[in-house]
Amino acid sequence: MIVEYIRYTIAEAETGEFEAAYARAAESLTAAPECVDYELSRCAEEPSAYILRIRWTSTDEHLNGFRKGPHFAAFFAAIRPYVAAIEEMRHYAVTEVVGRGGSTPTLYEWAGGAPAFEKLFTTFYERVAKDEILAPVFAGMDAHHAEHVAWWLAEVFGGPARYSTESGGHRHMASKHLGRGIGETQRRRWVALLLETADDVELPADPEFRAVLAYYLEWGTRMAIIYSGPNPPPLPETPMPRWDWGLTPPYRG
Ligand code: HEM
Repeated sequence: MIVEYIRYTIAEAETGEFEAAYARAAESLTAAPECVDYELSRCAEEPSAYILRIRWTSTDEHLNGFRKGPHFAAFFAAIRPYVAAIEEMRHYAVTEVVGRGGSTPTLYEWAGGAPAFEKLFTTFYERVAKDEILAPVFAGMDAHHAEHVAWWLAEVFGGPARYSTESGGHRHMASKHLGRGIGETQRRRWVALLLETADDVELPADPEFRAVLAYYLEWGTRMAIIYSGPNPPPLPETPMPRWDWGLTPPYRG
């Protein structure tokens, strides 16, 4: 992924037509498979200054895919009158300094922080030990298992990085599933029992939070099946996954 910034200075009298031209050009961006997303911003302090930010799948796909592809002609026809007004047009690679601000609580905070995750998994694994389908799978479970899974989910949901720093991170978690031959029956029971436990320990019940929880559990348990199966992929060297609210932040009517 690469970010292209195009800065323009547009005379006051032309700003209306400029924005209308970009609204037309945007149809080509929407249709282009090389374009991830785009946004045109106007400077609040200096209204003649505009910045178009386009995220492309790669620089090469922008220059050799989009520019030589079927959508470029219509795009360029719309914005051609403004080419001379371009101050800068360059590609930027995103650094590791990326984050979210505090305007919306993290899933971790919304759930109730560390105590909520501890209670969820302590209660869950007490039930696992009595469950006819799951008990055999966890028969040789590490004494700290519930605590470690609590750290894992807390971190995935935006909490402190305890699993990464104290428990081996993504690679270690995946490795713990290797060779366990987890099947669909066990996976389903794991998800169902965890959601039932979430009700009983009174995790937030709002649909926004529960949708993300269910989304993560479906995703995570499929990974458990893949890594525990006969042909697991290489262990992940990537950072731990991070989940967020997505399209539905918490409802605070
Ligand atoms: C979202 C889904 C899942 C998450 C987040 C998860 C998380 C984890 C974590 C963090 C560990 C390593 C704990 C440590 O570092 O000590 C682990 C181990 C393990 N997981 Fe999962 N897991 C998931 C799904 C499953 C499923 C569906 C099963 C089986 C039904 C399963 C069975 C196991 C077993 C048997 C171990 C090793 C336990 C031990 O020896 O301590 N996991 N899991």
